[in-house]
Formats: sequence, structure tokens, C-alpha cells
Amino acid sequence: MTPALRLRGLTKRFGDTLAVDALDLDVPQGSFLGLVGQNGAGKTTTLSMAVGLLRPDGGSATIFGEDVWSAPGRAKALVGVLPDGLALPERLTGREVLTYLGLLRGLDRDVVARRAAELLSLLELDRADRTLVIEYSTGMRKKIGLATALLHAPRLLVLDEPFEAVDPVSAATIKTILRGFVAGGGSIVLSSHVMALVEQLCDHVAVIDEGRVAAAGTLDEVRGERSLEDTFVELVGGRDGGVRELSWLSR
Ligand SMILES: Nc1ncnc2c1ncn2[C@@H]1O[C@H](COP(=O)(O)OP(=O)(O)OP(=O)(O)O)[C@@H](O)[C@H]1O
Repeated sequence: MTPALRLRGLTKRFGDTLAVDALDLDVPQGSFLGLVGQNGAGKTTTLSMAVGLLRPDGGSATIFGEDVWSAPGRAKALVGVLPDGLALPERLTGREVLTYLGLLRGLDRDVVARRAAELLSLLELDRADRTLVIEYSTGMRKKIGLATALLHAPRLLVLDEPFEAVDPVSAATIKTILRGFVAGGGSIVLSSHVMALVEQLCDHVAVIDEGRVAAAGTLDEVRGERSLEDTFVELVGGRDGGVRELSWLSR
């Protein structure tokens, strides 16, 4: 079966930094994949190239077989994206943002109005109906970003740190939405630093280290008998000597 997302030889260099190094990754259809890695490992750069937001120096990205760079219209219709540092029209309310983006996506006005109302209510943004996006908190921005990613009912969701700065009640709602999305046949790839969250939500995991995939597979294949955190620290921590302490802090 064609993967929901296929990355082959994806490469990006910023000056002397090789951020992503000939990276290969498949996100199988119907899977919920967690992308984990240390700060600066290359997760955001990889996801940005995967969805057509950042042009790779080499390699390819396909979404359900559609090439992100040679067939961007077809590929982008299939994917909903929550990018890092999402730029939003700041002088609109959440409802106006969803209406604007829904109409740009070619959805009917009635459909947009219905879906926007449901998303705003579910994500508890309807109480701030007159608030402009510029006045939103960090967590509210994440939530409206997630709503924009879901609005056109994509087949694949690509979410960069969707739970960052989100309160526990909203996080529980988002988890329910994402689980429902996968149960309904959707596929998800999300990046996170929270191993417990990845273990709780995802059925597949990929560990990125220095721009390459250090391990990938089902959750059980990658972690074996250990916790994901132990596996992760062992895989990527070993290089710089693992966990160290500040001796001058001890009394
Ligand atoms: N626009 C840029 N210009 C220069 N260097 C960049 C740029 N974006 C990323 N990098 C570098 O590329 C590498 C990978 O960064 P990236 O943001 O993809 O990592 P990450 O795994 O998402 O990190 P984090 O977990 O901290 O968000 C880092 O060394 C970073 O400094």
C-alpha cells in the first residue's frame, strides 16, 4: 500500500550545518507516528520539507504517492499541517481565520460555517469569539492552528509539537480528536519531546538523530521491553556521554 507520507534521501543544509542528512522515512496509511529527537535533531526541518514549506537541497517527499514539489496542488489537498511558528492573519478572529482559509480551500460557505463552529466549540475557542488572533495566548494559537489543519478533512495530518503550551483539558480534547481521526482511516505524523505522550497516542515512532533516522518502526519494535524514554536516551544520548551532572551544585 502506498504510504501516507514517503520521504526519500531528504537533505537540507543551512550554511555549514547539515540539518537533514539523506533521510528516509515511511508513514504507513492508517498509522499514528511520533517523530522524536533532541533539540536541533532536524524534526522541524524534515516536517517542513515533507509538506512543501521548505525546499529540500535533495531528495523527495510524496503524500499518498503525490510529489509535494512537482504536484503541490494534489499533494497539499491531502494534508493538514500545523507548522512550527505558524503565521496566521493576526487581525482576524478565530472564526474569521477558519472562514478565510476554508473558502481558500474551495469549501462551500455553509460547510465552512458548520465546521468552524464545531471546531471552535470543541477546542473551547468560541468563548473568545471576538478576540483577534494577535491577542491569543500561545496555547490558543496552537488550537486555532490545529483547527485550520483539520478544516478541509485531510487524509494526513502533519503536526509539529501540537501539544506544546496547551492546557490539560484542551490536550485531552485534542487527543480524542486525533484518535478519532486515525480510527476514521486518517494518518498522522506528529513531533514531540514528550515520550509518555508518544507512547500513549502513537503506534509508530521514528527517532531522529543528527538529521538521520536512528530507529523507526512500530512502538514495540523500537522500544522493545524498555520504556521509549530509556530507548531514546540510549540511542541519542550515548554519543555525548549520556546524562551528566553539575558537580558544583552538590553540597
Ligand atoms: N532557518 C535556519 N537557518 C539556519 N539553521 C537552521 C535553520 N533552521 C534550522 N536550522 C538548524 O538546523 C538544525 C535542525 O533544526 P530543527 O529546527 O529542524 O531541529 P528540531 O529537531 O526541530 O529541534 P527542536 O526540538 O529544538 O525544535 C539545527 O542545527 C538548527 O540550528
